[in-house]
This record gives sequence, structure tokens and C-alpha cells, in this order.
Amino acid sequence: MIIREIRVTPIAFRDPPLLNAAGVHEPWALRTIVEVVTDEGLTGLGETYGDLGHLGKVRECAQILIGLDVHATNEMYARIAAAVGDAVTDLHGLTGVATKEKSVDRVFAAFEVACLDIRGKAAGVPVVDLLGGRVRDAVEYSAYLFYKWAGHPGDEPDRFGAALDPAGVVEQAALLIKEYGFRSIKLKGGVYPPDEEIAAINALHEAFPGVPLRLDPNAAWTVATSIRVGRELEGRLQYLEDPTSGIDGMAEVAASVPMPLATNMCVVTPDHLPPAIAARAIGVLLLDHHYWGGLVRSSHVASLCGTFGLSLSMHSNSHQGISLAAMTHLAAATPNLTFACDTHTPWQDGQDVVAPGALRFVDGAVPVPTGPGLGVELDRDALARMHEQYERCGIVARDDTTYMQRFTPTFSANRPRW
Ligand SMILES: O=C([O-])[C@@H](O)[C@@H](O)[C@H](O)[C@@H](O)C(=O)[O-]
Ligand SMILES: [Mg+2]
Repeated sequence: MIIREIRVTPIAFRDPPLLNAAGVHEPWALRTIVEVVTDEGLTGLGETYGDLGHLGKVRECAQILIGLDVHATNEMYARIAAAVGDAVTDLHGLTGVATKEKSVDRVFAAFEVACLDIRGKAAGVPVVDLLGGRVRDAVEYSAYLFYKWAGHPGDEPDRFGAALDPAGVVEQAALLIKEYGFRSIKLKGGVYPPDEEIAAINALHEAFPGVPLRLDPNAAWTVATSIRVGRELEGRLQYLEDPTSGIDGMAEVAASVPMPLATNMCVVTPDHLPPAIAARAIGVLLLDHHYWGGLVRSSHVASLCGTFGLSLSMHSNSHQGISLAAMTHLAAATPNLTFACDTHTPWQDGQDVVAPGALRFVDGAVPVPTGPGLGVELDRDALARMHEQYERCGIVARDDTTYMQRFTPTFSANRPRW
């Protein structure tokens, strides 16, 4: 199964004004779709970030993988590592430190997923079977709430409406739960002073008794603030995600709050694991195959976490169905991934390069696709349309901060903010 062609297509799709510690989502989110084609005519799909620096590296690497067998992922990794070199392409700051190792893992992941898609298609089995087989038939996701404006400035309000206070947050949760059946809730914080976010969590707790809650301020707080908030939220949170930055800061907080701390920011490459484990900085790691080097490497990290008593959840960024399929196969094959995963799917509101049918939510969970490979097909018309949107939208890299500063010139993304 020799790779004969790789097509790399950047796309853009509508994104609502979701607020976070770095600013606010721009009207268009970017992704890159990778199609790997073999000499036998099989095509595998991968999906990754769309920022220009990263896209450039993905394009460059697509050239040097031609001629390799789809099983030769070690050789693929070595070639990609050599090509990516010292480039650091991960700049939005919400997925922790950017390092050259992480850039390599980010580029490699999209090709690895596409090769697994091909291998599954060739063997007539779903990707979950290549990862050890399913331990669950459906993967649970959480309602991922965001503070948000009613619409992008100058546009009509979108159908989700504003969520700028506890009542708005509860209303948003009710909508997502009604439409998707989610059974746990994550609130993206780091937007308002901590007391307002505590009030939002308390309002969610009252409105949805018994539903597990999480809060993620993306390291917007000092150690002292994190400890105060953690203590005030005793009995309210399943876990507190990245209250403060760095392994040392997280360890200090972890020692003084009643709930486990989770991260997708202070442990983002394998070399962060030993110091984080030694310092007892985290109880939960949010895996993300897009930056942990694909599905197989993520599985290895999951096993290591099991060995050291860390629990697992899954992180997401604005994404399409190829990513959702890959995340679902990985989570379905990972016994110790027991927390509901994050997904931005509701915010994409039906815009997808994946043809409808293979992916759906049932009671907040996605049944593992059963078709060979990832089990999803590309909708070529949607791909062409979203590529055209990419060409026209004028955005080449995610920049929540500059977009926010257009409307609030004094906004600063410096953290800790509180
Ligand atoms: O989409 C967002 O604004 C999120 O804040 C995202 O960028 C983060 O990476 C993420 O979901 C997180 O859990 O930190
Ligand atoms: Mg997070």
C-alpha cells in the first residue's frame, strides 16, 4: 500500500463569537483536510489545524511521504521530524507551550490518521479495531459551554444567542442538552472575574442537579486565585481544568483544592509527563491526538497514564467530522478514558466535510462508526465550498486576541489575569 498522492485542502467554516481567555473566536474557523491516496486506489482521511505556518509544514511533508508504505509510520515520523525542524507553529496559546516536538506531533498526526483509515479500509475493519478493539460501543461527549456574544459584531444574532451571565450559560446548556442529550457539562472560563464564573457553575449545579460539571479558565488565574476558587467550588466540579499555568503552579493548586486538576496546557508532550507525575500536578490528562502525535501515540500515552494513576479525558478545538470520527475511535479503544470527551461539534452547527449518516449523537454519545477505517466519507461538494470560503474569508491563522481588540482595544490576553 504505497502512497501515490496526498491532497491537502485548507477550509473555513462559520464559527460563533465564543469567548475565552485569549479573546473571542473569529467569524471563520480554519482546518486542513488531508487525503492520502495509495497505489491500490484507497483513500484515507485526516484533519488538522488550518493556521498558515502549520499548513505550510503539512504541505511540505505531504511531498516527502510519497512512495512510503502506509504501514511505515516510524519512517514517516522521522521524515516529518527532519522537515519540520525547529519550526514552532502552534501560536494561539490555549493548548500550552509550543515546542518543536509538539509541531512534529501536530503535523504527523493528520497523516497517521489517514494511514490508519486506509489500513482499516484495506482490512475491512474500523480503526478502533486497529487500536486494540472497542471497550465501549459509544463515546460520551460533554456539553461544551462558552460565554458568547449574541452574534459577531455587525451580524444578526446567531441561533445560540448571548451567554454573558449565569442565566445565559444555563440557557445555553439547556439548548445543547436538548439537541444532543449531553450528560456532563464543561464551561470555558477565564473570561470574567472568577466570582462571576463561580456563580455560573453554581447556577448550572442548581439547574442540572447531579450532572457532572467542569470549569476551564485556560490558566487565567494565579495560584492563590485558583486555590480560592477551587475551595469555593468544593462539591461542584468533577474536575478543574488548567486553573493556572505550569506544572509547578498546578502542583501547588492541586495540593490545596478538593477536586482533581485536569490539563491540556501544562502536559502537552511526553517529556512533560515525568515532572507532572512527580509533582502530583494533575489528576486528569486531556488527550488530543491532533497534538499528541496521532492515535497510536495517544494510545501509548493513555497506557502510561494508567500506570501512573492519571485519569483521562479528551480535549478539542473547532473541528469537523473527520476529527470527531478519529476522536471517537481512539476513545472507544482506550479503557481508562472514562470522562466524557470535549467536542466543539455543536458550534459547527451542521457544517461538515463529512457526508451525513456515519456520525450522530445519541444521549450525548457518538456510536462508534462501524464502516471500515474511520467509517466516514468526504462530502466533496462541502469540501469545495469550504475551501472557497477559506480563499475568501481573509483569515490565515487563528487570532482570538486581535479580533477581540477590534471591539475592546484595551483587552489583554496576558495571563494570569486574576
Ligand atoms: O475553542 C476555544 O476557544 C477553546 O478555548 C480551545 O481553544 C481550547 O484549546 C480548549 O478547548 C481547552 O480546553 O483549553
Ligand atoms: Mg482546556
